[in-house]
Amino acid sequence: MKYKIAVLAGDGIGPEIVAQARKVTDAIVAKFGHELEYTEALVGAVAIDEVGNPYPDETHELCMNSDAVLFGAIGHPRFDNDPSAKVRPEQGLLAMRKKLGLYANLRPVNTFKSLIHKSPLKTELVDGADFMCIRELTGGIYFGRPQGRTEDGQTAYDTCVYSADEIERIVRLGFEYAGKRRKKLTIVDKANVLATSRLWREVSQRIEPEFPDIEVEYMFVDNAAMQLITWPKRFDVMVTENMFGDILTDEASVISGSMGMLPSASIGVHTSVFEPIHGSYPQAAGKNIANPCATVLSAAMMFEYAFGLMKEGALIREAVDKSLEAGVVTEDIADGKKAYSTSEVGDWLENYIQNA
Ligand SMILES: NC(=O)c1ccc[n+]([C@@H]2O[C@H](COP(=O)([O-])OP(=O)(O)OC[C@H]3O[C@@H](n4cnc5c(N)ncnc54)[C@H](O)[C@@H]3O)[C@@H](O)[C@H]2O)c1
Ligand SMILES: CC(C)[C@H](C(=O)O)[C@@H](O)C(=O)O
Ligand SMILES: [Mg+2]
Repeated sequence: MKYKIAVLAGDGIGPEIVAQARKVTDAIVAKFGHELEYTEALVGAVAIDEVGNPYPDETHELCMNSDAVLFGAIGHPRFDNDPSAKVRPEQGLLAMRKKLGLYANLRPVNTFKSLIHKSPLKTELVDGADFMCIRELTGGIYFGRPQGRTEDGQTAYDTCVYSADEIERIVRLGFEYAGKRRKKLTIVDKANVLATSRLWREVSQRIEPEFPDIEVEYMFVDNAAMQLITWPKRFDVMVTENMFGDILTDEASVISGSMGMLPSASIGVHTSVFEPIHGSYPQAAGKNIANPCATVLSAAMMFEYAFGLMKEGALIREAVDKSLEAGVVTEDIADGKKAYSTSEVGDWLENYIQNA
């Protein structure tokens, strides 16, 4: 089969980590006899610099006409440090998610045997932790309007909005995923304070009887933030709104051992996007030191979720596991031992797949 992939490398470490994922995907298709057609397009700060728009129309057209999108990261300190900038790289990412209808962001969190000692959490707490965070991605405070400032500029406001339909489709997905896993669903909200969260609970409780074999629990987000690192193994599938999911999954990366290890798949109405959960890590840009595994594992999710090619995805995961076992790792997880460069890790993974 031939698959069309839009490649949106973006800013900072984006191009370096996407290059490693491409080595890996090329090795996979060569081995299994598929064909990939990559087309690169602009997104983020580089797109602002080149065409003045962080998600240009041509990029959107390309994504719409692709079987999957492989995404690096966006963001640049020159915008992070200038709150007055009107056009911002992050708007490109949000526009892409909205226009492609990517309402569900699947962020699997698990441990890797060779990295368990890397987590600042106790080994017995993290060993065996394995859950899926399903983050709502096109609603909530990220997209609610009005957003802005009063005329005198001295007061600012954001609006959190969720409709019952938006809540239902993501919560249903949560129930369905829990059904395929250990049958436990944790719905995370702040229903003791927020009206949107109370609607989440109401809608979730209405759906609950349709899934009698799923054990459901409701948890306030502040409690969830604490439970996540004190007892991560209690979670199977977690479903939550946009901003809570963003924050909780960065926190969850300490379970795996590094931000550079957590992949994601954004799925929904049109095509799907595969992207690491981390950002453009500007301090590492151009230094060939960033961990490419989150992006490589996102490519594994692409084979599985977008193309239904499970063996291909599994071989990528195996390659990553073996590289960790062999100690061919970047500095974030090297633990004082020899650190390999981003491209050396990519080469090692490519070679492993070629010889598997
Ligand atoms: N999806 C995205 O494109 C995305 C996600 C988050 C942040 N951002 C943007 O990225 C920029 C930087 O934001 P930030 O510093 O808060 O978040 P970040 O995720 O870029 O980096 C935070 C920290 O995580 C670690 N880290 C991240 N990626 C890593 C990797 N591949 N290998 C090793 N360590 C890694 C580093 O210690 C880094 O200092 C901002 O402009 C932000 O808006 C973009
Ligand atoms: C860059 C930012 C808009 C983005 C988000 O908050 O969704 C990022 O943190 C992520 O997790 O993909
Ligand atoms: Mg984030």
